[in-house]
Parts: sequence; structure tokens; C-alpha cells
Amino acid sequence: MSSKIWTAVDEYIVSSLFEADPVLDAVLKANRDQGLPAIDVSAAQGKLLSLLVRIRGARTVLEVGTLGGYSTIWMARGLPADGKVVTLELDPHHAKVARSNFERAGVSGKVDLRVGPALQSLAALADQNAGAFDLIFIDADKPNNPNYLNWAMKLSRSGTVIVCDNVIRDGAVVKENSGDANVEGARAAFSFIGGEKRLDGTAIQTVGAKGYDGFAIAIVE
Ligand SMILES: C[S@@+](CC[C@H](N)C(=O)[O-])C[C@H]1O[C@@H](n2cnc3c(N)ncnc32)[C@H](O)[C@@H]1O
Repeated sequence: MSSKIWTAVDEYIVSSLFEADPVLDAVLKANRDQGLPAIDVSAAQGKLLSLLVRIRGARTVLEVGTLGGYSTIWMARGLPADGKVVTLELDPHHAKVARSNFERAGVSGKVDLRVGPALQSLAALADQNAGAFDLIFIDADKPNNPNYLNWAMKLSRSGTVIVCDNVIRDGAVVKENSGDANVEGARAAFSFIGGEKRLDGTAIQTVGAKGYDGFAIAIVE
């Protein structure tokens, strides 16, 4: 089974279930034209995030790792009119592209984009009593996964849903001492979720246009 068929099935999912979406197509085009790496979530994954926001009845979302705002837009679309996504991005160029994408998608009023190292932005959010968030999506530098999960616990309440992306990594997650900091970050996410009594979680392996990976999902008890 090759990644070609995974991509074809992703295209089938999108063409069967989604309306044509020139805005999101333009967002992805802008991201590539502006030199951002193609590490946005897939359309099927973005829709899942949007559905999770709706299923949770979330009004407030925290995202760690904006890139060009593709996943942010999907989640913003799942929120009610007065809902808010706070999204954190290190790279000023990514943030600039994301801002113009939020305008393009008509979600600027729902998005609070904060530029800088996420650990600093998270500390500032805690100082400002900005939590508790209803859903938290962690998708930034993977070695910091346990630090982000630690902040997520502080910025959550009972019922908060936490999603952590890229935790399977072509199956390398099962390797101890892989020497790969991203794999170690994925394993650290599992250790954190498994070791935190207030979290009840699982992880789902996925294949698709983005290859073989997966996400962890947990709820705060
Ligand atoms: C995988 S991309 C995010 C993709 C985005 N969630 C999407 O699906 O459209 C990861 C992003 O995290 C950002 N990032 C990396 N380290 C960071 C840090 N320490 N603080 C904040 N953002 C960081 C990167 O610049 C990159 O834009």
C-alpha cells in the first residue's frame, strides 16, 4: 500500500464530503507561494478539528503552532460568532502570511495571533488569566510537546479537549532512543498523557496526503 493511494483516498474524502472551497485553496496557495513548508494539516484533518470544536461546543480554542493559519481557519469556522482562537507562532513571516489568510477567510475577528516563542506566549496567557480554553491544539516544535501539555493543563478546565499532532511519525514512535528529537517529543507526549491522572486519552494512527502519522486526543477530567 503506497502513499499514492492514501493521497487518492484523501482526495476522494474531500470531493465526496466537502463543498468546493476556493478560500481554503487560496490559503494553501498563499502558504506555498510565500515559501512556508507544506506542513499544514490536510483538509480531512482540518475538517476533523472543525468538527471537534463543534462537538465540544467550544467557544475558546488555543492553538500552538499557526504556520499560515490553515488549521486555525478550520477551527475558527467551527466556533460560534463570538468564539475565539488564540494561536501562537514563533516565525514573524509565518505570522504575516497567516494574518493575511485570516483576512482572506473572513475570520480575523475571531483570531488572536500572538507572535513569539510559544512558551513565553503561554506564560503571558496564564498571567492574563486568558484560560480556560475549551479545546487546545498542539502542533509546533515537537520536542516541546511535554512543556506545551503542561501549559495546556494550566490553561484548561474539566472537559477541555487536547489534541496533539504528529505523534506517530511513520511508526518511529515505538523506537526507544531513536536519536530523533521529534520522535522523542512524540514519546514524551505519550508519557505525559499516560502519566497525568487528570487526562483520559488515546491516539489514532492515520495515513493520507500527509503520509503515515497520527494524533493524540485527550480530555481533561
Ligand atoms: C506544523 S506547523 C503548524 C501547522 C498549522 N497548525 C496548520 O496545520 O496549518 C508548526 C509551526 O510551529 C511554529 N513553531 C515552531 N517552534 C515554535 C515555538 N517555539 N513557538 C511558537 N511556534 C513555533 C513553526 O514556525 C510552524 O509555523
